[in-house]
Amino acid sequence: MATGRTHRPATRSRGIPEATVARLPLYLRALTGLSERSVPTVSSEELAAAAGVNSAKLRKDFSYLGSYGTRGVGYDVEYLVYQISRELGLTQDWPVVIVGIGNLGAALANYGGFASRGFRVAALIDADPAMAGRPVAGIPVRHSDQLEEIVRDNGVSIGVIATPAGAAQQVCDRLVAAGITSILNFAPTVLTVPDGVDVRKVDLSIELQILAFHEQRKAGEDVPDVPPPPPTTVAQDGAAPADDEAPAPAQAPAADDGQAPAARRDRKGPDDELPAVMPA
Ligand SMILES: NC(=O)c1ccc[n+]([C@@H]2O[C@H](COP(=O)([O-])OP(=O)(O)OC[C@H]3O[C@@H](n4cnc5c(N)ncnc54)[C@H](O)[C@@H]3O)[C@@H](O)[C@H]2O)c1
Repeated sequence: MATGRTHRPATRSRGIPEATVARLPLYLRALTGLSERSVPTVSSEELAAAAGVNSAKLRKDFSYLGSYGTRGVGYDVEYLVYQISRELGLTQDWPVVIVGIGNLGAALANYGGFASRGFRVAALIDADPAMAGRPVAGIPVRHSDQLEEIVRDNGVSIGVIATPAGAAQQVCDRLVAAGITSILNFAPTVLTVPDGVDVRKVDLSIELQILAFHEQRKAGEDVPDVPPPPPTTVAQDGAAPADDEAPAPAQAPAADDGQAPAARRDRKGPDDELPAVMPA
């Protein structure tokens, strides 16, 4: 058994590193914007700036796709949209179920960005009998008693969990037993899943806490170059800090992806993976 992270090797079987995979949606979003404005070609520098990454890293990423651009012309926008979409598996339809249709689940159901990216909401599921049959975003909510049947009948492989944290593991177990192999978890809890099941988690409060950390620094605290040793207080989660959890240095060495060091640190989640944050 493994816990709530993306259970993939660092390098996928087709030789594309996981970090590159995590940047492909950023390129795709920037390229889609260019495509909508009928821009035919784009240089690596322009595209890198639009995607918020370093241009050398972008060229390296695209080399994994076999896309090298044309000197003096750049990359063909439409072809790159196709190539990245294909690589991400977006050229096929992905039926998705959302479990937990409260405030968040209903907002997700109403989010138009799923369908436009090929993620069709096949069903909305909730445990509250009073919600059964009630339409949300035009889709009638189904009772969770039918979860297994819904997953099977719709050939669903991606489940979104938007239940309270206390229900999330049980919902996850049922989704996995029903055949789901990818889970997007919004509940603030770490899920345990068998090998072969991918879990991505979204936690906006963690992002806000990281922003609060930087706001505090911007507020003019005089942070020394070499911070003092951590005080012997108890960490927020109640656990004493581990020996290897040294505080981030005030001046981190230059990032190899060309981003500001703080920005690069911030993109790591608490379990050292890139947090999955919904595209705006
Ligand atoms: N990740 C984020 O950034 C983020 C942001 C907001 C909320 N959340 C989390 O999302 C979850 C939902 O938040 P909310 O405000 O929509 O809560 P909510 O109380 O409005 O909705 C929860 C829904 O889940 C249903 N539910 C409970 N147990 C269930 C089960 N076993 N099977 C199916 N449905 C079940 C309830 O009937 C309810 O409709 C919470 O865990 C919350 O902490 C995460």
